[in-house]
Amino acid sequence: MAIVREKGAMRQWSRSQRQCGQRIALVPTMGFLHQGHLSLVAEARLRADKVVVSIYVNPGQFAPGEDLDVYPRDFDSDVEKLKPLGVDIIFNPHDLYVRESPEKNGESGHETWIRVENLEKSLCGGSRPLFFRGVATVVSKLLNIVEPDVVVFGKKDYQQWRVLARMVRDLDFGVEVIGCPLVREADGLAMSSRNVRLTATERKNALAIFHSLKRAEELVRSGETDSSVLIEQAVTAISNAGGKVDYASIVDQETLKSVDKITKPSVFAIAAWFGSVRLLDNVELSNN
Ligand SMILES: Nc1ncnc2c1ncn2[C@@H]1O[C@H](COP(=O)(O)OP(=O)(O)OP(=O)(O)O)[C@@H](O)[C@H]1O
Ligand SMILES: CC(C)(CO)[C@@H](O)C(=O)[O-]
Ligand code: BAL
Repeated sequence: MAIVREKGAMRQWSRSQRQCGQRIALVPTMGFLHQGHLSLVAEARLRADKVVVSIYVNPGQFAPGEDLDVYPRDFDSDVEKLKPLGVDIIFNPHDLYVRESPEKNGESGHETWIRVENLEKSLCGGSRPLFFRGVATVVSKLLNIVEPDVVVFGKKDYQQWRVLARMVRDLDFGVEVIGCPLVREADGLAMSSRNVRLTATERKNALAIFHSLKRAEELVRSGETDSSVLIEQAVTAISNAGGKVDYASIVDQETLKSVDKITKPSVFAIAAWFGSVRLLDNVELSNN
């Protein structure tokens, strides 16, 4: 397993592999790896001959005042976790943007951004209006540098996966986009790098998100189709546990538009704050 820090070297490696007929998978991450990330690597391994994992905390997707500075990082431990998994390259770029701070447009700096105009608006786009602009742009850069045949994302960040799949389709990137199942802790909390920033009490209280999604699944199974009933029970449960709901929405799986009645494949997506940590979770719902 090699660590590549320069985009020129990364591109050169990829091109030489492709010339030898090797199929390449890319798993983009921001590091501080957990089993959720490792499940994406396992999927990538099945789908390609060579696996590249990128580790890059992208300043361009954090707004001023968000948690860029305190985002958890532990590169050495990430390397140890990836070693036994058959990863070929860790791409940890130091020169991804022309300037150090892509969020600051400048004459000689970075000023090109990708928008996925409709899909980026709902859910996380409500409270993080420039988030998907940053994500779509950095993922485009990674795809252009690594030139993978397949790129793997997790459905924990459900909207992100849909936004990026749309971008790849609309802009004719020659890459297959895979969405992998959400991986949970033993007690049900969605795995997330940010979980480490929860206090013990917040960590316990945050389970209200998972429990309310499970409850919604049960209600749908027993015949409930009214979104507002499911949303209300979730908001109440999370608020009672001390959480602050950013959004709790039931949306169409493809368009991410709100659905009043669960009559087609939908996803119940929640973002909620526990202390200073914003957590995401979701379940796919279907009344069949
Ligand atoms: N629990 C999980 N199950 C499946 N995939 C996951 C999980 N957590 C993260 N991923 C996926 O890993 C990739 C990299 O995500 P990222 O590095 O931001 O980790 P993260 O745990 O989502 O961190 P955070 O949400 O705290 O930023 C994304 O495609 C994301 O959806
Ligand atoms: C896709 C991604 C690596 C882009 O920075 C990030 O948003 C993430 O880790 O989910
Ligand atoms: N996985 C989501 C990345 C972010 O919140 O910036």
